[in-house]
Amino acid sequence: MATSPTVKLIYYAKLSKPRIIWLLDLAALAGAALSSRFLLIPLISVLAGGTLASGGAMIINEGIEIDKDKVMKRTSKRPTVMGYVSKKEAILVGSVMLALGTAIGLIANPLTSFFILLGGLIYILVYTIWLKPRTPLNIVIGGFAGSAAAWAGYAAMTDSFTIPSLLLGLLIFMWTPGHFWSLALKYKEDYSKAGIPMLPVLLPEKDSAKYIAISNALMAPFALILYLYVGLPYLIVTSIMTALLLYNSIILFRNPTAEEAWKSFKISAPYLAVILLTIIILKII
Ligand code: HEM
Ligand SMILES: CC(C)=CCC/C(C)=C/CC/C(C)=C/COP(=O)(O)OP(=O)(O)O
Repeated sequence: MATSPTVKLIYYAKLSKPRIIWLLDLAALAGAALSSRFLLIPLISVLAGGTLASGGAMIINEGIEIDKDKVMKRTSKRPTVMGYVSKKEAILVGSVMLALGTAIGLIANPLTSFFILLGGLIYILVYTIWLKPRTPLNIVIGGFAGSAAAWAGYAAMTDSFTIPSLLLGLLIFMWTPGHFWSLALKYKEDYSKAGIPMLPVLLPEKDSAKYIAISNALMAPFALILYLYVGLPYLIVTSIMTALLLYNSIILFRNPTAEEAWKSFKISAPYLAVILLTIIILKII
């Protein structure tokens, strides 16, 4: 029986991983705010284009990884795995969304469009196809996909790529390993079954927890340095948030269990969200 367009749309909405996209959009907003400029149409275009492109990239990823998603408990209920959206259809629809999002970015300027496309291509070509099945460093390089969202936001306001923009992107790049390895530590059996060489699959739990703590500690200076462009209130908020994150990382290091890793993962998005929101609020007022 043919699926109605409305139901199909719901499947694609699910596949676009909205639970993740909101933070990518916040990264683009923070990039825009960091520029201290406000241009409404370019801002709308980078948010609309970036959302479409990252949603499309996620859908392509799920089309490509349909066989792996089947094996992992966490991803086994996705519309692709359930047969509601085929591999070919997911890759086609995702590609159209990525292309459309990139085109919408042109309304701001070509540099914005370039960063939107860059984020999508790093995620699909570099992370999903090339690195993810091959090396435990997959998300260390793949992390640049998220950086591109911040760079697109800054470029939309300034048509440029300067030190503050670079630093915000590097913060997201440095935040990603701690964010993801803590999830991968909890789901290491899943990744092992799917034959994906995530760091926590290859290392004993204690070592994975150590690397999560180290990567969070290495991220700290990249969060703090942005006070040069945002001011003292930002430094105060970020110091408190980073101290909490590092405290949690020490607990994980001392007690490297899946439960502690999950707590570390669940803290990662709110940590970055508070930092990005602080930049946005302080640069707007
Ligand atoms: C290549 C880099 C990244 C990888 C491999 C990764 C991986 C993941 C995975 C596997 C999940 C769980 C998704 C699910 O079970 O449905 C997740 C959740 C999430 N990711 Fe990432 N992520 C990456 C980068 C990012 C970036 C750059 C952002 C935003 C700036 C982000 C924001 C989120 C958010 C908000 C969630 C939901 C968190 C929650 O449920 O508490 N991720 N990520
Ligand atoms: C500007 C722009 C378009 C940026 C795009 C950035 C982007 C799409 C980042 C994706 C990050 C992410 C959640 C990866 C999870 O993939 P996974 O395959 O490891 O997750 P899964 O196992 O849940 O499928």
